[in-house]
Amino acid sequence: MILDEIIEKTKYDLERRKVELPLDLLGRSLSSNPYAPRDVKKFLTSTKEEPIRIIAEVKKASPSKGIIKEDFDPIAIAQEYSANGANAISVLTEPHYFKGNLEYLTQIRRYAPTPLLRKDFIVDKYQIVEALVYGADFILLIAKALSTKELKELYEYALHLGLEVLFEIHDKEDLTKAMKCGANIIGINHRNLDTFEMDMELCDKLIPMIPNGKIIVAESGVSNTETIKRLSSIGADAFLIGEHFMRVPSIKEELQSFKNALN
Ligand SMILES: O=C(O)c1ccccc1NCC(=O)[C@H](O)[C@H](O)COP(=O)(O)O
Repeated sequence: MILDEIIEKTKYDLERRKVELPLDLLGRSLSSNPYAPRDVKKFLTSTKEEPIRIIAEVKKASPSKGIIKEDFDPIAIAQEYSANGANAISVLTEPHYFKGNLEYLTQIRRYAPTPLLRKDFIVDKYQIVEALVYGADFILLIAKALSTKELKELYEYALHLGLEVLFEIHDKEDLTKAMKCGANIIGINHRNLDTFEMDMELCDKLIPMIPNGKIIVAESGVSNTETIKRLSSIGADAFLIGEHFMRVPSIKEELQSFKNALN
């Protein structure tokens, strides 16, 4: 099971980082932290004026596809996203399977003004403090990877530090967990993280079960305006898109056409 494997590796790495820099020392750098988290909900809630919100992902590799982008320049990609209307940028920080890096958050925060998601496999408060120290505005919590108790603890800790949380779900059980935690931003991932199978109909099944007033993000496998129009019409506020942007000849053209899909 790939998700279990990633989580196991994440925990192993985490224990080593905690020995190198214990939480109290990591936390001390927060007093001089120049990166106050921004109001992510404002950026992701669709409005009449701006109905399509895009979270554009900086993604070099993935477990399902291997290396996606050889000539990978995270700052240049993030700047292009910012300049062309991305509402948030998802920065993969997991190093083994996604070839990500925590440092990308800080580098991008310096050069691009758009809010940043730390996209990783968060299982511990330590990673939430890291997210804040390195410049993220929100973090991902994957319902499938954690118990309701763990999710609730991590969710409350993130909010306490001023970070918002994108709660990722893939089925009804995950949604129940998210609701028990009081989640406000719900990401419906079309991809099954164990089998990599895509279910592009998943939003049709899950959105009707989500109470009004939540921000809904459609995640993975989005690559055309037809999908965006359809998912927007059934209630998706925002779209998390990675691989497609990494492969197109012009991020600018593609991002702008997605943002204008309803015009
Ligand atoms: O992308 C994968 O192969 C993957 C495998 C196992 C766990 C997570 C995985 N991806 C993380 C993501 O959620 C996506 O990077 C994100 O939703 C964007 O998806 P896409 O537009 O399909 O690149």
